[in-house]
Amino acid sequence: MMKQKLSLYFVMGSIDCTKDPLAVLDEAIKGGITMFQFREKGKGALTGIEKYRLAEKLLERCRMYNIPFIVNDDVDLALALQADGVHVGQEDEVAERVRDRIGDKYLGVSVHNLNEVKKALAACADYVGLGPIFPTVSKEDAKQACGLTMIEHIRAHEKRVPLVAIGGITEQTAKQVIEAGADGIAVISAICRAEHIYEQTKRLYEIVMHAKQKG
Ligand SMILES: Cc1ncsc1CCOP(=O)(O)O
Ligand SMILES: C=C1C=NC(C)=NC1=N
Repeated sequence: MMKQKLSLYFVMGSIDCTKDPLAVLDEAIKGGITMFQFREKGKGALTGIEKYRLAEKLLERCRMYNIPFIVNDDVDLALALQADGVHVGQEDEVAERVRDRIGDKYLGVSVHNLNEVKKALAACADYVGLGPIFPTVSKEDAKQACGLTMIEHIRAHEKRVPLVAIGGITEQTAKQVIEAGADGIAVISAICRAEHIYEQTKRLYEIVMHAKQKG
């Protein structure tokens, strides 16, 4: 279940979009995304009621198409919206505390190495987000890219952990990311910056699902 949901994980906020975020999400959903994360962060990101209103609209779309709606960092917003889960970084609220606050909603934790994966599992995370795999333009304070070998290393030690890879992943690299052992890819720009979002999402979906079948 979790591993299926992680297949094509669209992460987005208003500043990542070159047009109306709702239209972007609509096309991405039609293209086959399997999970969505509202990540309203960075220069020019919405705050307060505007952030809440946008989240509500995006959540409604995900509900319509039965796509899990995950909120990045903002646990209060996730609870207020009755979102399907939260995704927290290493710096954010300690994962254990978040788990207490959200009950059995999805809990995703960002990780960069095997040690952080073990800590996330100890905090009852449902999945880990490993990255950045490749250099990324979508996160200012991204750590050093860890490459495909980190996926292989973690998979060699933690066979079962639901793991989605993130960071600079494109249609050219998606297949290798799955073959390295990830259960899915999480992307911002590969979808947000596409000329034709529906077609690009569909291509990513087909590449990932084909690579997962061969796995
Ligand atoms: C949120 C996040 N965490 C690690 S890299 C990244 C940004 C991924 O964006 P892109 O898919 O455009 O490289
Ligand atoms: C940093 C992140 C890592 N992984 C995922 C899935 N989302 C994030 N925001």
